[in-house]
Amino acid sequence: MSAVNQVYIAVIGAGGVGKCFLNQLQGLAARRPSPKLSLCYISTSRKALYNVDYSPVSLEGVTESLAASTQAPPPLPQVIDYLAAAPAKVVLIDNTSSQDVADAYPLALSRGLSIVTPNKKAFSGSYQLWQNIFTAAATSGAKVYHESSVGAGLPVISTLKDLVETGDNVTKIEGVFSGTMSFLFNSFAPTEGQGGKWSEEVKKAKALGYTEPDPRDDLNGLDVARKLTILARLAGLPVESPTSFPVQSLIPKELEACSSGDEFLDKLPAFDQQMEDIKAAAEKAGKVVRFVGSIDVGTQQVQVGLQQFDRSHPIAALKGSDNIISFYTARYGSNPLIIQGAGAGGEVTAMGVTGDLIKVLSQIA
Ligand SMILES: NC(=O)C1=CN([C@@H]2O[C@H](COP(=O)(O)OP(=O)(O)OC[C@H]3O[C@@H](n4cnc5c(N)ncnc54)[C@H](OP(=O)(O)O)[C@@H]3O)[C@@H](O)[C@H]2O)C=CC1
Ligand SMILES: N[C@@H](CC=O)C(=O)O
Ligand code: NA
Repeated sequence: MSAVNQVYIAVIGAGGVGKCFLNQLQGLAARRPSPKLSLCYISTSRKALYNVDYSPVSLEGVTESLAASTQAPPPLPQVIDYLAAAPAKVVLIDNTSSQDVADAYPLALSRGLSIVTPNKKAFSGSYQLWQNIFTAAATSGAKVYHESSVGAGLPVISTLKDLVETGDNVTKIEGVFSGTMSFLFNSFAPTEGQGGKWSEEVKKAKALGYTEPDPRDDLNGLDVARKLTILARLAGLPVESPTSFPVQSLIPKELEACSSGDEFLDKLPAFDQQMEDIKAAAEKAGKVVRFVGSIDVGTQQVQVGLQQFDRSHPIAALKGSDNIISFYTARYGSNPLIIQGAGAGGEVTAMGVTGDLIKVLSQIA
């Protein structure tokens, strides 16, 4: 029989976002005595911590315990079997950027496990995977939330869902959707002053935890394309994949064959001039260059790439890793609903994950 006052939490991924999430989970568990939150599984790609009898893994010092663990993660179907047999409801938190983990969501959901994740791969993979995920959730009643897959902790997905579900007509979504790209252009091509070297700013963005595990996934435009795929699908467009519309890559042609992110970062300084030329062309027109995306719902057009902006434009004036996302709808008319704030970083991303967990708990516990 299922215990009513307990929910098990399973966490896959303990990197930049995962570690912040674990801290936030510890705080949440301490603040909310009911339901009792117990960590029953945690893993990275090489280490795991769990007990076959589901006795809780202590949240105190958990990342250190995980690093010292000699348990290897079992194959995903086995992990799902273990979690589905738990004596209470389970929420699986995927803090990886793994396609393999994302591909296992339909199975996990069909076995009754709810899912919370900042991982974009499941929702921006094939349209078939998207359908399988939401069909599995609807059939089993398990929940799936992914607020941090767009705009980190900013309330982008919840806002779009509210607009659509309350019957507004969303006509266009546009803005800056990448914390990395925002940080890079705000510091490399600021509205005032000189700006830093492109390759050095890329290394800083990685060190600050803004980039994807491999920063080429940001620079090739695919991270923004994934976010637009997710938003377009939520707005009702059956976008097949993040490569089914025009996406501008900032990877120099000469570095497309690099075999690792580290090799790419080592070689990037030799190609700084390419970005300097793009910056100079905008300056010549009295403007600055920024990396933006847009979804025109009526014409079903999705685009990702560089655009020049007047220095006074709100997109040009962003700071740090800020995203700015404008929703044009029938109700809001010509003054769009605008969401702005940090769009990358461990704490703000984990906040979106923890917030989603709280929503799931209110529905399953
Ligand atoms: N960083 C940010 O600002 C934001 C990140 N996100 C998303 O959050 C997710 C996590 O990002 P971040 O924390 O920065 O990434 P990191 O690279 O710092 O961490 C990824 C973690 O996932 C683990 N992992 C990877 N593959 C697997 C696997 N197959 N099985 C088990 N564990 C695995 C890694 O383990 P190991 O080290 O052993 O490989 C590592 O612990 C990504 O999907 C990213 O797109 C979303 C919004 C903002
Ligand atoms: N690499 C991404 C992280 C959040 O999705 C970004 O820079 O926006
Ligand atoms: Na968000």
